[in-house]
Amino acid sequence: MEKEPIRVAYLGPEASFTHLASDGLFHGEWLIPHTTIPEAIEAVSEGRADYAVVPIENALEGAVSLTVDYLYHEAELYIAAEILSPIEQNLMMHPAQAEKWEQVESIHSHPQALAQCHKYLHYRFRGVPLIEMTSTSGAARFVSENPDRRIGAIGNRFAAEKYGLTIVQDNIHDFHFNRTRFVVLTKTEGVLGASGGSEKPKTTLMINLPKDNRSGALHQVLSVFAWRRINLTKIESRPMKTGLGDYFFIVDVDETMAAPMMRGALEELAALGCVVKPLGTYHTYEKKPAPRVIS
Ligand SMILES: O=C(O)C(=O)Cc1ccccc1
Repeated sequence: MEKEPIRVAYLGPEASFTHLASDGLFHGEWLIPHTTIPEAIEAVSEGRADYAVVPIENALEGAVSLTVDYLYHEAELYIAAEILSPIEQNLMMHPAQAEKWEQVESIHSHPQALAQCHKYLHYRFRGVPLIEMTSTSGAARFVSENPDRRIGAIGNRFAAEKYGLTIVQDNIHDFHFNRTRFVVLTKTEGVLGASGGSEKPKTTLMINLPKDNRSGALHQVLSVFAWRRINLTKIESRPMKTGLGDYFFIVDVDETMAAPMMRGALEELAALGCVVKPLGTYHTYEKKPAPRVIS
């Protein structure tokens, strides 16, 4: 009997950066575009997809707060893998408008893409309205559907190809080292065992400090890991949305959940009065977009 394809919900439409990342890890599986990050995440929560791939952090712009907050407040999902992809941004227009690109009337893209090109846009297109869209490929599709408007989109070269646009300025992101982390989310905890991942998996935890606001609480949490020589690769705070000054912490730990040291660390965190939500142990996959047109 033929194997059922894996259903992968991603932030679309086709040729988004998330699509390229998903195609890198799940090539040949059933990739299902969704209009927004919450819609892709909900597809997994509601059993319409096995995995969701969504951006979670960019090297220039930091956290994709919609993803982080949705994981904390709304969804009961786990991270099964992460994908790291290089990001190149280009300004693209309809071929009918491309010659007059310097007189572009508005520029459309995902807020993270606009932010990654902030300096370029400030110096080259000061005063030109920047319009936020749900994704870079959504912006490219919108430009292609409006050939009589002198508007531009910012996105990757596959989106230019897919939607028949002309790249009028390439590599416009402000810093050379532009990479995005995407997470692969699932309903049940478990490491995605695909080949080509990092040798050592890591673990993400969401941590609430004790409610009594005692001084040095964060220091105590960090020392739980420090004296066990457990390496933290990231720590970030996000508002709890219950009042100014209330935060939760997202911590990436260079260890697996099953490691004996981790078990001890989690017990000590509980004894300190912290509430910990483990988001899973997973491998990292470094995926460059394939040098072909995606269909
Ligand atoms: O809009 C897209 O194409 C996305 O997949 C989100 C995004 C935007 C900017 C950089 C990386 C991912």
